[in-house]
Order: sequence, then C-alpha cells, then structure tokens
Amino acid sequence: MASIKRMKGIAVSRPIVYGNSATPLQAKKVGDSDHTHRWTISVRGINNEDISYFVRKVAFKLHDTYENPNRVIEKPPFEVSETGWGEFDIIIKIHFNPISGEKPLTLYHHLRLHPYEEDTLANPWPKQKPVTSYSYDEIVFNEPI
Ligand SMILES: O=C(Nc1ccc(C(=O)N2CC(c3nccs3)C2)s1)[C@@H]1CCCN1
Repeated sequence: MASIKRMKGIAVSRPIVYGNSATPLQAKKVGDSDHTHRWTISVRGINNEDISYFVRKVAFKLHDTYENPNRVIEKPPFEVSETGWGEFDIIIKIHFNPISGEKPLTLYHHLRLHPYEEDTLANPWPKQKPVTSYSYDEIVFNEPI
C-alpha cells in the first residue's frame, strides 16, 4: 500500500485576504425597498493570485433573513454579492483541496456598509465611493505533501 510521504518539519504559508466592499444603492431595490447598499463578501489571494490550487470551496453563512443563507462557492471568484440595509457577522468556512489534508478554516467578518465616523467628520464620504473592510491572514500548511 503506497503511503503518502509528508515533508517532515516543513511548513508552507499562503496569504489570503477576506472581507467586503459596499456601495449605496442608487435606486430603491424593487421588492426590498428598505435595502440601502449592495455589498460583496470575498476570499482572495494577494494581488488576486489564484488560490483555487489549494482552496476547494468557500462557504459564506449570511444572516438567516437572507434566502439560502448558506452560500457555497465552488470555484473562483470566491465571493457573494447581495443587497441589504445593515451590518452583521458573516461566517466564512474555507475548504481546502483534499491533497493538503488540512481541515476547513472558519473565519468571521463583520460586514461594513458605512465609513468610520472619523472619516466623515473631516470630509464627507463621496456618495459612490465604495466602503471596504478587509483582513489579511496566512494559512499555514504543516508538513505539506
Ligand atoms: O443590521 C443588522 N442585521 C441585519 C440582518 C440582515 C440585514 C439585511 O440587510 N437584510 C436582511 C436581508 C433581506 N431582507 C429581506 C429579504 S433579504 C437584507 S441587516 C444588525 C441589527 C443592528 C445592527 N446590525
């Protein structure tokens, strides 16, 4: 029975960026008139490097008031775009390609629709300028195959 040889004592780290951008809706959304913003939550590589060689799929758990709140994205871009009216926590579960042997990684992101208060005191936020909130993380694969 062939055994898989792991590279003992070797660790490989891969950087990722996760978070959201948001812009105000120009016109009220038909049917969901209380929605004020369109936003996109995403998991990406640095400089948009392709991460599909080690990421198999990404599950985004939205607030339960969204239809099908569990959004599973099986190929890049690993992102979900929606409209809404408020900020809430999104659970991100990154599933790796089986070869890496890594168990899934769970991350948490607080959706941001509005600029920080201090940004708007000094100078008002331009209406259509996206508000962004991203975090950087490094995934460490110990003793990769
Ligand atoms: O905002 C917040 N929670 C939110 C949960 C869901 C939100 C949202 O935006 N939406 C639900 C979705 C739909 N409604 C109808 C059809 S889909 C659009 S907001 C909290 C409350 C205080 C501070 N933050």
